[in-house]
Amino acid sequence: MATLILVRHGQSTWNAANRFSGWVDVPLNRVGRQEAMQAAKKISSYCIDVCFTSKLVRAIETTAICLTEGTGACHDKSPVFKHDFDDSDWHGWDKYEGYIEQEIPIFINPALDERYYGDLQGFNKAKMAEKVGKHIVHQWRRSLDTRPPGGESLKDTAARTIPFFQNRILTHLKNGDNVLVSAHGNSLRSILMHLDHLSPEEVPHLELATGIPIVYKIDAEANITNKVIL
Ligand SMILES: O=C(O)[C@@H](CO)OP(=O)(O)O
Repeated sequence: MATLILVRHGQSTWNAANRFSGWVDVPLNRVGRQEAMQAAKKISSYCIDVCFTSKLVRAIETTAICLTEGTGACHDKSPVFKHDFDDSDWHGWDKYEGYIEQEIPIFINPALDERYYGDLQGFNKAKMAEKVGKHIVHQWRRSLDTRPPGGESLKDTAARTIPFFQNRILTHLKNGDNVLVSAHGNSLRSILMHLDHLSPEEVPHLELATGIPIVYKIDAEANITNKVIL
């Protein structure tokens, strides 16, 4: 039996400003760091063996807080960020004998980046709704297959997140590893949609709060045996 913990990053500066973020690399604000600390406390009893996060700093910082303030202490291992590509110049300590057992690897991969909001990035969501209509903005933000101008639909996002989940994350879960995934509202919605077998009609109602861990218990055959929101 393995544990999968999904956590959307804490509040970012542009979440607070109600601006479309997407791939703009905005940081956590003070509230977001506090939310990440709360998440760390909530998951501190789980011994995390491996982590996955996006290339965006709001998710990376949330991961670091979750591990250093929470689960990292449970088996005296050191969180170690690894760039999920072959970086021959990267002088990781695991190139040296005897250290890999002491680390919790955190793989950084753009597959988990937030949905690309294209031309909307930077604009205020409420002002955009006044300009083009609430329904259209809701479709852009929450539907399965409506693309924002120049951006990704949730379906487009799922086309990169689900294969990554199946090829990388599920492999660890089947091996019995406890996995933490720190990512974004929509990149995680696309994974939850897959895990919970949501219909296209159900998807628009799926919302993820910042910094709230969602915990799945998954058996060796990749069956979900339990789900709890902390
Ligand atoms: O702006 C964004 O990148 C996302 C997540 O913050 O916003 P929304 O929740 O509206 O999809």
